[in-house]
Amino acid sequence: MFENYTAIPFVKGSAAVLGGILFLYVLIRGVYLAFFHPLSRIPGPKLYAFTDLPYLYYLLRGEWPYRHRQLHDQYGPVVRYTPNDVSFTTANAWRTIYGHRIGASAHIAAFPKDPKGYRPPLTGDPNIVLTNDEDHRRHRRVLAHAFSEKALLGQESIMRHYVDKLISRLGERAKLGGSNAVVDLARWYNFTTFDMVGDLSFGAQFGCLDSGGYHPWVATIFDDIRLITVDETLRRHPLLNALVWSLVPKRWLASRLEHLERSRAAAMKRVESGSMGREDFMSYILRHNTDGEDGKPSDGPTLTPGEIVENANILIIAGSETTATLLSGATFHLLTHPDKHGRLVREIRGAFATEADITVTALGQLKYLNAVLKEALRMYPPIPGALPRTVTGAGEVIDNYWISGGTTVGVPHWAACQSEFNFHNPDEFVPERWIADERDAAYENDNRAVSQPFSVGPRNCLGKNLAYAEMRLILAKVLWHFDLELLPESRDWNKQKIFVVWEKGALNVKLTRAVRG
Ligand code: HEM
Repeated sequence: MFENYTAIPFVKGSAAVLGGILFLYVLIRGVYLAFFHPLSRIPGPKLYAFTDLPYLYYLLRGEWPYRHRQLHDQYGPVVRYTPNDVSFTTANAWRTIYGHRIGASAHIAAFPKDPKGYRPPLTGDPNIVLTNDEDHRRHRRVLAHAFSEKALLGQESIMRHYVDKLISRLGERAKLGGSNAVVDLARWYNFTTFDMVGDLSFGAQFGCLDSGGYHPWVATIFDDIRLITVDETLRRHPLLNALVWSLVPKRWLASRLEHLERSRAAAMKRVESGSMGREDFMSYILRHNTDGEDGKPSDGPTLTPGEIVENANILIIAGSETTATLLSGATFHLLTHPDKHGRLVREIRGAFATEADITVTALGQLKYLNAVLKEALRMYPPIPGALPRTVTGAGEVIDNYWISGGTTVGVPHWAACQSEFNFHNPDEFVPERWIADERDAAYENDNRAVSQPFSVGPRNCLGKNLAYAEMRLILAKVLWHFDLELLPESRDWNKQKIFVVWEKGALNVKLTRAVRG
């Protein structure tokens, strides 16, 4: 007992010494990082070069893209925002970081995805987004068949089925009138794109539009997305594991596993039923997996059953929240700019004699509709942050700065598109800036190549054409059928938190059936 008492001052003293050593280590390391590290000449606040804690603070609060924009506004197009992360807001950086690069004598691979920013697949089987570059080529070649021009034409009937259902459900609400004609359009867009992509990926029926609510499976996806920022924090600071997980709602973790199980079951069921003569994603994937003689695996690249499950899982997430987000943003900006809204309505209602004439191909020709979508992608990109990549080899010059090998680099899409260095009146919704023969001279020098919402290079969005087709069809049909009015409670709708994707609140809109002359 006495021995224990005499040990206390010694233990206290040792703890103080250890604490002191740790403090000195952190201080010396921080000073080195901020003032002597190879990246120390890159603009940015010294505190952010000292430690990544300010970045993680804003990230976990859902405010990082806003802070990131402020830093670029203050320091210019190149900013070091943690000891090892540098971001760029130029068109040249998009090409250097994400594009195919041609070296002096040979092709150089694009920078690989940074493992800090991407969590490994839960099943252990790789998917197209998370796999390494070599396997990625195989995944992309198999999946590309499902996104070809031919496939898109075949998928139009599935798309139209869900868009018609959306219009019919909204029509029921409009008919009721009064407060019943007020709907949260952000939710209805989500119902539509989830139903659509669930059917296209698995032949699964989520039934969101029928029930007017989220299928439990879809609800798990939102929880899963919410975990992405937590995951990143832990990959940066594994020692915080126990603390952070104790703060995270247990429901989020359960949801992740549930989502995985549901995807696995649905994908396997769909695989077992074969090509089925349907024109969904899976029919293309399966056809090209077994197009050898007698139904044997093809000589070309193929995917394992585990990889098919993982990819179906990814397609649901990549292909639903993104398009619904953009449609919500476009609708919000149109309804807060009545002149732009009016012009688009006139274009759509004037272009077609009957609803049956509204096809994906015809919509591709509508000048103002396409300018509205581009401007909405600039103002409210579904993936607002930077997609992180790692600089390979000894390093690389990007935008005249030497960036050493191992540094994480990226272009934060929203910050780049809201920058006065790139766009005149960056906070203003001006679709005309995308129309060459209509824009004011002041917009002539806009750096339009900086807006790359689908990314560029070998790992850019595979679903871009499908996304445009969906977005044009849904927005055009909604505006063809209904007059829309934004309710006062949604006037600040775009002031949202961002946890990798925007945390969309209710976009309350009053619907009235359009009267055609
Ligand atoms: C407005 C809608 C969309 C936007 C803004 C968007 C954006 C993106 C971006 C930025 C990436 C690159 C991700 C990275 O580098 O990690 C990506 C990848 C991808 N997207 Fe989209 N996306 C949209 C819609 C869709 C749709 C509808 C689908 C399919 C149903 C889809 C399927 C994919 C796939 C498969 C990849 C991975 C491509 C690869 O790694 O080779 N996306 N998307």
